[in-house]
Amino acid sequence: MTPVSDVPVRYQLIRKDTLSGARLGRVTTPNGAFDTPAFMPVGTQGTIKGLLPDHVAATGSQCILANTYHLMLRPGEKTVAALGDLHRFMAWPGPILTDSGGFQVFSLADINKVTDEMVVFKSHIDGAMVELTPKRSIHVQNDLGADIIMAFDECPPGDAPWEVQRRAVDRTLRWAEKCKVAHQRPTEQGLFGIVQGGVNEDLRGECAQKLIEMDFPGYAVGGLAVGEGFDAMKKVLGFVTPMLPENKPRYLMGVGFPRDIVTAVLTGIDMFDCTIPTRNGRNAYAFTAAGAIRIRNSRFTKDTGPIEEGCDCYACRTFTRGAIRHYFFAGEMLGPMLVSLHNIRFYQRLMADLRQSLADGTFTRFVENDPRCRLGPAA
Ligand SMILES: Cc1cccc2c(=O)nc(N)[nH]c12
Ligand SMILES: [Zn+2]
Repeated sequence: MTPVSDVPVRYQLIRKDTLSGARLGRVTTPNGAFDTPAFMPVGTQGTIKGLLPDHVAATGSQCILANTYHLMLRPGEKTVAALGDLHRFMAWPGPILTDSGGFQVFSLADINKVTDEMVVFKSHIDGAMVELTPKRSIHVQNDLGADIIMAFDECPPGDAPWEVQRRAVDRTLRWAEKCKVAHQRPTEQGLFGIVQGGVNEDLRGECAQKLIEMDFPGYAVGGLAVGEGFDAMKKVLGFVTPMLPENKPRYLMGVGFPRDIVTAVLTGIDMFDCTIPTRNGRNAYAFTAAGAIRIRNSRFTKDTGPIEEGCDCYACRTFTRGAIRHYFFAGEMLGPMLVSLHNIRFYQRLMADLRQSLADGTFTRFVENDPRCRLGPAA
């Protein structure tokens, strides 16, 4: 067992729900702690798009994300390191997590291929061919300086056949070993393993088991939220999450709508990241307990109310729906900024209420009664 002092990221289980796998916890990292279940806003290129760090903190966000793929291409990890590290670069003194880069290649780089050794892709910025290996991914994350870093994995599309998932699990396991060896700052940055295997219970079980034997400080469930569908995601989580160590953080990558998050919390997931609140905010879609509203809709032209009655965020305390609608039509930055801010606060208010219900033993009743727990993709 690794001595506790050498493990930079630790999980404290505070309370287990009696009727489900849900749990209340706290993750401590070298740059601060965060309460779980936690939602982590995504700051892809070193900024939560359109939001000032103080405003992000005011939403209740405690841990945020940045992406290795984007930052290694621009401005480069050595530049970020020369500027102090990600905490200084993003003006975020609290916990930061970076993804490992392979996943973003497949959603961003037009030319790309994966071999048993690496991912090769054409930079979406300058067209240069780039090689990303497990070792390079970890060294980039070591230079960026996040508190939690992710192993380099292969994530096939949700509908990939068993043989493709089999090869991805083999690569992901081999690469996980390489990441552990390459990690240059294991007492300062917690390296999480990522479970792959698609919707195949046999592959998921083998991948989880072998990663657990490698003794990572935390574990992520990858390969979901990639087109497999809600029912398939729920099924996979039902058998994978309970396999992951109870005394370590469990992170579901790239998820999701409030309904997805609540479903995953029920199985025992602690950490979430997703671009939905900020991406939808930039597209004028605002979350409300009654469902998403499109602020550009003409019915809001002279609406003097806040985005959502009862919301305590800066946008709802300060601006009318009519003014925010105008900002979108006028192409003003303030429109996307305000709705993104509201959406992040919407997510963090839900997470805080989920944590409170876990603390006072009313979680399953809360999930059954609160309409926010049923919010999925706009019907
Ligand atoms: C960001 C994200 C979303 C969804 C899935 C994944 C995944 O499987 N692996 C990585 N590294 N990242 C992911
Ligand atoms: Zn609001």
